[in-house]
Amino acid sequence: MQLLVHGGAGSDPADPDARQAVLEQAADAGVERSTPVAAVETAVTVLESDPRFNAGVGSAVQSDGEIRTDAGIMTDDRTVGAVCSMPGVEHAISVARLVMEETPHGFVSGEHAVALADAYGIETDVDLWSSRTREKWADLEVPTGGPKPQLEWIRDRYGQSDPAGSSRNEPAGESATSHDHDTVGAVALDGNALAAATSTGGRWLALAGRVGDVPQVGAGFYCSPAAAVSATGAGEDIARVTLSQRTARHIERGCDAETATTLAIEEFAELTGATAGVIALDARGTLGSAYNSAAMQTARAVRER
Ligand SMILES: NC(=O)C[C@H](N)C(=O)O
Repeated sequence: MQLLVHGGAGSDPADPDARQAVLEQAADAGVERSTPVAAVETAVTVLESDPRFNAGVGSAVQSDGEIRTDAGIMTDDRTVGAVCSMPGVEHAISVARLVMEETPHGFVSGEHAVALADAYGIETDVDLWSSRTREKWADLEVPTGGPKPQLEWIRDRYGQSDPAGSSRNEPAGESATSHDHDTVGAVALDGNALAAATSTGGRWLALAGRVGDVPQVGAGFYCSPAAAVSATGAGEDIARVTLSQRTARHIERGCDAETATTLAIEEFAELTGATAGVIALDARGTLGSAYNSAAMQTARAVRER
């Protein structure tokens, strides 16, 4: 089994060593599992439980003061499961897997996804706030009163910076943008079987109900017989260029994973002017990762059988 995980594309993190240690733990936990789909799920659940990352506990807060989680998972036979907008769900990736394996659907949203999780014994009603997110939310002073005043407030702020806070125009301020980039993902290969998974709390300064790239197949995650891919970064931009599928396509056309990720990020940057990162593992076992943000941490684990 070979597994590669990422902890989000963005600015240079304040605590890279501590984050790297958690990424290594996630990779080590995942690689012990017996199938690629279990491997990516396990690795992602470790990261969802760590408040340093913007997934599960420690996720971004939406404009109405609610945290909602999204995730997607896929295997090389193009079986897919995705979930979005789930309050109180730490392990969004496990709910995505549940959708993939237990329902005839590919994507379930909101309160119904939470009810499904609950019905299958996945913990709900979890407190997803961390001390960091509490402080940050307290500093923001988002207006109450529903979507219109909130939209007015976020319109000038959202998208002014990349998910990390390095500005495209004017930075929205450190408190508004830092730690916005810590979406997590994993790709795994065992023999010929591949799987990909991505999980997030979305982005700060987003309107309540906003859903980014992460649970959209081909955008935040993708898997084909040729490659498994997980993406991170500016979600609206990732979705409109289907970054993960684009990366897999380069591999399907003969590129190795390193060339494919580099090409896909170059195209992404040219088409959108935004920042993102992507990791890939191809069916031959070659790895690739590329990003045009300041940083993206990854960790790899291999276990011979
Ligand atoms: N930090 C991220 O990667 C955010 C995620 N791509 C989203 O837009 O929801």
